Amino acid sequence: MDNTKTILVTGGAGYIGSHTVRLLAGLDYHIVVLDNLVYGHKEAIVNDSVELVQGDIGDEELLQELFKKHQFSAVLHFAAYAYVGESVSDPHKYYVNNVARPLTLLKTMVDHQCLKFIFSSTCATYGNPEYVPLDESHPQNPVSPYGKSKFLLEQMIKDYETAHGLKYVFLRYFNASGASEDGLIGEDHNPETHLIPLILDAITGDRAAIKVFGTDYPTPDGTCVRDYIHVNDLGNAHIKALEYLNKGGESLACNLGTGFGYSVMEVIKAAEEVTGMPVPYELAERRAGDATELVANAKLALEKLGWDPKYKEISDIIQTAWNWKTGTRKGRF
Ligand SMILES: NC(=O)c1ccc[n+]([C@@H]2O[C@H](COP(=O)([O-])OP(=O)(O)OC[C@H]3O[C@@H](n4cnc5c(N)ncnc54)[C@H](O)[C@@H]3O)[C@@H](O)[C@H]2O)c1
Ligand SMILES: O=c1ccn([C@@H]2O[C@H](COP(=O)(O)OP(=O)(O)O[C@H]3O[C@H](CO)[C@@H](O)[C@H](O)[C@H]3O)[C@@H](O)[C@H]2O)c(=O)[nH]1
Repeated sequence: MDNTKTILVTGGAGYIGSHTVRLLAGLDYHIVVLDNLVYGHKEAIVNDSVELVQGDIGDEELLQELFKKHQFSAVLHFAAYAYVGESVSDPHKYYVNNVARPLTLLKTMVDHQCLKFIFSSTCATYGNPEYVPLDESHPQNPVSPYGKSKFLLEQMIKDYETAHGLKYVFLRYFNASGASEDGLIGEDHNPETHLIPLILDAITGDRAAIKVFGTDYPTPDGTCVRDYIHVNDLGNAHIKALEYLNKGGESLACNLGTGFGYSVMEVIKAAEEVTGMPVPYELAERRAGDATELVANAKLALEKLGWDPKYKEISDIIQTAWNWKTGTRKGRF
């Protein structure tokens, strides 16, 4: 096998990781997933060729064993905790898991001369936008401990480049959403905090009415605007980033979004159109820490990686989430 095709995927049993793993497995990559299954699901890994190792990225002994056994050419690092609100009340949990534990992973990579790293970063590293759409040169002033944890790891990774020649791509996702088109895998977080799955749960009666957090934002309809990016478009960006590093590309940070913003009310309306059913919702107070508008300028990803997202319409993204919600697993692993 081509020696650039053996890769380690941390957090590969999670939402975005599992979709990426499925895409990579379809391209004949040899994939080892390392996931402690604290939030992930083993059933989310649907390709028999993928090896799932249940374990922690901070377990040095396990990592040494894995890197001795496999000649990894690159690591895709999805493993992290990602609840913004929880990070405010329990910052320790976030700094340990998202900053400290990855250092064991980075050290093991350097020990074994595996020097390509693709990191799941976030638009939350920018903090409150000074302008939109956000490009990569927007100042990074993260507000939440979650955003800070991702920003800190970005800074540390840069030092591994200087010292050890590690090459990286930071992929700063905007709002991951949707599911596989065939409805086989999708988003199943527990607890779920993301808008689209909550809306679909409210439609089917699996949850109470959705709360619209804040109606007095300076946007056309008063609700927050986000850039929803399909999970398989994120997965494809990882494949492009891998190919870019394999071709000797320089380290890079790039945004992943569609460049289109949709308000909370627009997402609700689109979900009603896709499903043909009403969304029970109530207007509520603002949620602490929400920025008014987060929309990506993702031109750099097109220019450097040749990445152009397929899903640009929110209704197409919601349709895939609805396929998952109404498919064989009914939206749950
Ligand atoms: N979902 C989004 O909108 C979004 C946006 C920006 C960035 N991100 C980032 O993308 C990545 C994936 O997000 P997701 O929504 O798929 O989250 P997820 O919780 O579904 O997936 C993360 C996976 O990592 C695993 N994990 C966590 N800590 C681990 C550890 N110490 N060792 C081994 N495994 C561990 C979990 O069990 C889970 O399977 C995260 O790094 C997140 O911060 C997500
Ligand atoms: O019950 C709900 C849930 C959400 N919202 C609103 O919907 C929008 C989207 O919220 P959510 O789906 O929770 O995503 P974000 O808070 O934008 O954060 C996500 O997207 C960020 C990047 O934008 C990532 O960094 C985070 O990890 C990820 O949780 C926001 O305006 C929320 O206020 C509601 O009105 N009601």
